Amino acid sequence: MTPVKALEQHGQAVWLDFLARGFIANGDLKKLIDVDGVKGVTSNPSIFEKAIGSSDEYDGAIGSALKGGDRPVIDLYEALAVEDIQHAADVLRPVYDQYDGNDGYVSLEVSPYLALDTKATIAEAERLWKQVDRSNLMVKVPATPEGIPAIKHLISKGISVNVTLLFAQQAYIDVAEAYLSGIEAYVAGGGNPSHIGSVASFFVSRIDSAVDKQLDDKIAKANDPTEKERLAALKGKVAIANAKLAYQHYKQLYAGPRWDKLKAAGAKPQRLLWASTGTKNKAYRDVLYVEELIGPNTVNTVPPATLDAFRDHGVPRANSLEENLDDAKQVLADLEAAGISLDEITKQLVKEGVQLFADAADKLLGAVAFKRETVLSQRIDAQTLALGTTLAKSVEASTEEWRAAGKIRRLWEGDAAVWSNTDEAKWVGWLNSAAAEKAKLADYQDFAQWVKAEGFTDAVVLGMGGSSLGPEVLAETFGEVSGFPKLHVLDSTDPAQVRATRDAVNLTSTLFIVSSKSGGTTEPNVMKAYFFAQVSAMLGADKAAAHFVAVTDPGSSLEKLAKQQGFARIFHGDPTIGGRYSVLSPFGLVPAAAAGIDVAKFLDSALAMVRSCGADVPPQQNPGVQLGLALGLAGLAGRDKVTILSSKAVADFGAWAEQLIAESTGKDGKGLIPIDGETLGEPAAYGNDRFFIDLRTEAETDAAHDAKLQALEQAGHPVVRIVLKSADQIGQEFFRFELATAVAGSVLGINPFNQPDVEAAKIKTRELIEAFEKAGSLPAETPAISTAEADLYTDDKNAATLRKAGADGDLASWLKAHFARAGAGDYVALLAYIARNPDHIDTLQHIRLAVRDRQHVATCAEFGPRFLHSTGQAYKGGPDSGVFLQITADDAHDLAVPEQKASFGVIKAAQARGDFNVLTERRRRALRVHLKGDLAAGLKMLDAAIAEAIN
Ligand SMILES: O=P(O)(O)OC[C@H]1O[C@](O)(CO)[C@@H](O)[C@@H]1O
Ligand SMILES: O=C[C@H](O)[C@H](O)COP(=O)(O)O
Repeated sequence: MTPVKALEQHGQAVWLDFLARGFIANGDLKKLIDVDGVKGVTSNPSIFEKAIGSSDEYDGAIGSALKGGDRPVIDLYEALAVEDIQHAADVLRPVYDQYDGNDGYVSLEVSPYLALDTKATIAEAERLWKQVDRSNLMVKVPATPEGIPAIKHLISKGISVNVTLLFAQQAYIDVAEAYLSGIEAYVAGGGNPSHIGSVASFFVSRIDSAVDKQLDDKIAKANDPTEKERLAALKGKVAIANAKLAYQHYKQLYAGPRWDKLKAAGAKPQRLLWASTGTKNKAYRDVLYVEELIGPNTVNTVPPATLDAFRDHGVPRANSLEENLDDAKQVLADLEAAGISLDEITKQLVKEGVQLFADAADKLLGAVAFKRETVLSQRIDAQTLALGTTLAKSVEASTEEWRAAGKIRRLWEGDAAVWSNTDEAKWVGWLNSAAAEKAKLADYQDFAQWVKAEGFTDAVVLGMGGSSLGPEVLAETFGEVSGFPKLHVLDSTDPAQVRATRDAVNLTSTLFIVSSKSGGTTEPNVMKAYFFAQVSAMLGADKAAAHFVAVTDPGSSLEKLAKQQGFARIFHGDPTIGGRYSVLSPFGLVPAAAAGIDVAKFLDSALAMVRSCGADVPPQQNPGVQLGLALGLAGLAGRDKVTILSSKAVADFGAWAEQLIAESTGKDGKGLIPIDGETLGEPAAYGNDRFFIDLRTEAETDAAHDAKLQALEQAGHPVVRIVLKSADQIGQEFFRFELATAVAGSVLGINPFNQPDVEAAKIKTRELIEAFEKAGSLPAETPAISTAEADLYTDDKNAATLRKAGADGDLASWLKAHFARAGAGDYVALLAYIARNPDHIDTLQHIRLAVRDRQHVATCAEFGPRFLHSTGQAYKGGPDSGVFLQITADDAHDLAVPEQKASFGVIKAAQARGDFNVLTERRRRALRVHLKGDLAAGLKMLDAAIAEAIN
């Protein structure tokens, strides 16, 4: 008989503190049962980390699991763990039967992330109990203050529990009380408790490690040799003394009338299990925590090395647990007298224990996440970060801070403290929207079939910001799908642009998708009024409604109107999702379905990134967190111009990302300024305020572009490269950027879900329109100068500053003084309230690139009112580094809005003025040039004047 097996005769069961797939499969566990009389198995997150995370033993299983479809990282891990636990339970089942359910158990720990949450612990334990579905399972629950009520509850439901992370005698007494009252409740409910098994895992070696450390400190400080000796005599003694006294409590707790009653009802005592019995200090005997803790009705769970050592040279002593109890008490008294509080140490050990297991779980999930990404590499867009040493170091430090504080899980829970601790919790619906919409796939498919059957040739989205930019990316990226209408987007009040859209479609066969979350946004309402009237004029009012669908949040004024007018369909958005985070909700998916995009495929692809960025993927492996930390930290370090370079196949992505980044982060004088559409230049063109994100598809190789990017990286600019497997995977980028923006918002310390300064401009615009409705004209304004070609406007403060800097009677002098105000770290933004068409885009591009190359500042080229619902927030509320040139013009042909005085042209003018007023109110550097007469000629003149001004 081996010394291990001999422990049986002393009433002690030996369990194995270890588990691994191959170890069970190749019969090693069975051998230990047969040879050494091993009667149980315990696992914990560190054990699974070693088994799954630090070996390749499970790679095949992970690969096969993913063949059936992608799965969240936590599910992948749990499936493996549950299988291992089931296999071990099956090998131990004969022991369980032989000992009438007193032994033969295998333990699986609830997630350490839940250790401080009673309700979540209960739910998880119940779920695991069901999933493993073995009578000889014990669910491990920690003895934290929150864990103890969960233990009582679980026992009362007939679930076998292994209580872990027990260090203090008082905690043990509390746990025994939870067990006894749990059993009482179970019996009171008519249950027979004989099938309930439980152990209280009292940790040993960790106590000595902690106590010895404090003793060593005191020994080093003590001068008196006897004092040193007295302290040294306590080393390696406290843990055993503590365990011995706990055992005395056990004997009392499971004797007497209360226990006799339960015993008579069939209950088994909750045995003390000595855990953490591998010797950590090499100076001690390697079987110390086995030899000294032998006693009847106890369990010792040992790691394989300790088991081998005991088999080799362990010397069992009957009831060693009850030897020298007075000495044990004296050891604890001496410790107290030495000024070391065991109470404090054990409290600390519980906290550390939770953290250590959470650390192990992070490592484990990180490893599984990595394996998942490897298996799915063909389906997940790649991201590489080249950040330079300093930024990389701060990202690394923040990554660790995020990990240790569990911030990615808190973010997914919508914990407002991750951000500014205001109303963020109300705005995190986007995290789950792709999954939620997938459940509604049939609706989208049905809608797509209807659109097809109706034979629409065109579909036009009427919306702003989040309601238009996502659909625009989809239209541009996916192009036309045969059998479905061509998707257009209109997000303007510019009369020429509205007219251009009207002329681009066949009105009698066009589907209009009126999109507005709030339903109260001016632009979609007037655009809808216009097109509804147009279609009504051609088909009659009763038939027109059949060409309109609404996408809006429940209860909005748009919904009411759509109902009243009998729109063909009304789709509801989720009010917990803000506009710019809404593309993976009906605001993106309804236009997608209408355009014949395969919504199922699109969502599946997006969901792969949702999983990659999941709450269960630790920050280091989480691409959204990595991008977000890099963005946020770069921003704090002054690299706040997020320059987005998107290849041809995904060219429009930046227009969407721009809104997300600017409107989310640009507020309270902080934030990131997205720079979209600036052609890639030589390093000399850029200041050191840049952060580059390059997106392209795998098929689009461009050596010249890559070389330029490489040069930027070498010049010290952070460069993030994202390579999409194909443009179809654009859905992944929506989610990656959403998560990254939320993370960056946390780093910047702002609320990434509000847009306070946009609201301010809207109010000013509304006042101006009201004034127009009353007076028939907008309030008069006086130009700073007026020439035949243009008028210049600004507020008194800007005018005074510019005059001081040399602005006088001609346009060029004003422009010169104005652009000269843009220095290092600033950006120049052209805000043009004109039609967004290829010619105008070209002109603005020409101007911005000239400014960039001449002044080495970042530039933005934006069209109003579109940008008001996008980057406009950051321009007004973000860092005061913008130099703004607003461009307005006479409208050659205005367009009336049905049933109101203010025409499209008037609304646009009011919007420009409202925006300008807020800019100047915020003391921003802003100048407005109003072009007179022919617009093309005016723009040409402006281009030339700016060229002159900056040269
Ligand atoms: O969908 P809605 O409510 O019309 O809003 C459109 C856009 O306006 C904004 O609220 C800003 O003005 C954006 O955040 C939003 O995407
Ligand atoms: O139940 C077992 C415990 O989790 C294990 O014994 C802890 O041991 P350690 O202190 O060596 O990590």
